Amino acid sequence: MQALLNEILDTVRPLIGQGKVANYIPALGSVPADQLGIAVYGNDGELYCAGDAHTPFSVQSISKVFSLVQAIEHSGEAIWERLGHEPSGQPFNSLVQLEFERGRPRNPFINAGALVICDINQSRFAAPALSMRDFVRRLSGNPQVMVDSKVAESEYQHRARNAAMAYLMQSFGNFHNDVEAVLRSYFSHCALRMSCVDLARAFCFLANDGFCKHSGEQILTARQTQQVNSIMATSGLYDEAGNFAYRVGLPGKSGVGGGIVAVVPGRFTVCVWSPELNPAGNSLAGMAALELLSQRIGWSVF
Ligand SMILES: NC(=O)CC[C@H](N)C(=O)O
Repeated sequence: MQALLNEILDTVRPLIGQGKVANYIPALGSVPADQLGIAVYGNDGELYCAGDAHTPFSVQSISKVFSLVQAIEHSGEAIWERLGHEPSGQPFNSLVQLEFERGRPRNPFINAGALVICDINQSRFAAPALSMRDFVRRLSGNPQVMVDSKVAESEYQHRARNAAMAYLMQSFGNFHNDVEAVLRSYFSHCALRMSCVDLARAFCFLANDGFCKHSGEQILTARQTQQVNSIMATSGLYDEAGNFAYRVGLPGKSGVGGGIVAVVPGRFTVCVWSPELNPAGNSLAGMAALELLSQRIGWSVF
């Protein structure tokens, strides 16, 4: 496995230069583009890494999985009264569908859906940003996981689109808390800094019927775990979920920080990171690395 990871990084490294680091959040635009890392974490606790696997980066939309899991933990099936679990076929920050569908987001992994999930969590937690930080510290087994306040503030200053979505949902009665407060929570989740190793460990319960071995917690039931994985498989990469299923064939979740996490149910979690994105907002070299890995090991669930 170790040799394979090194070989895969060498193969995809020439792709660096073909994508674009996200700069619509100014604080993200300054991240050096030539970084590349991968970590594979097995259900037995074995860890393989290569490249910049220990360097923390901005998790961005990968945090949408953690918020969803928190919401399922305390509210269960009731959350689906507020949003769906259908793929959107639209970019992650699209507004058009949201108006057509009367303020009910298609799924929890596009921004509108994640904002509704954050609104649900806001009603439940006294300090949602801290609850989230502590949750991911437990899941990753890393007490040093921090929120990058510069990134969170930069996102808040450039919140127009996300704010538009939230206020539109409020106008349809699908938003219950103060919009600005929920936006603050959402941006603080997105601005969590974690490495490939942290994320591979934090997602391992999704490969293990909902049980996180290193924290000793049953995070979700086996059935709920399958359901979260199914939403990742159909919506985790926005309007590129089909391409990801075709090329990689695993439940996955990406973020504009350049990270992608994939789950091999019953066996492994993988996280790759390369900051340059393709036009859909997914890591360009990261997709290629996961495709090679899945192909070489025969990991597709399909
Ligand atoms: N796709 C992403 O990673 C987007 C997250 C980003 N914080 C946003 O709200 O636009």
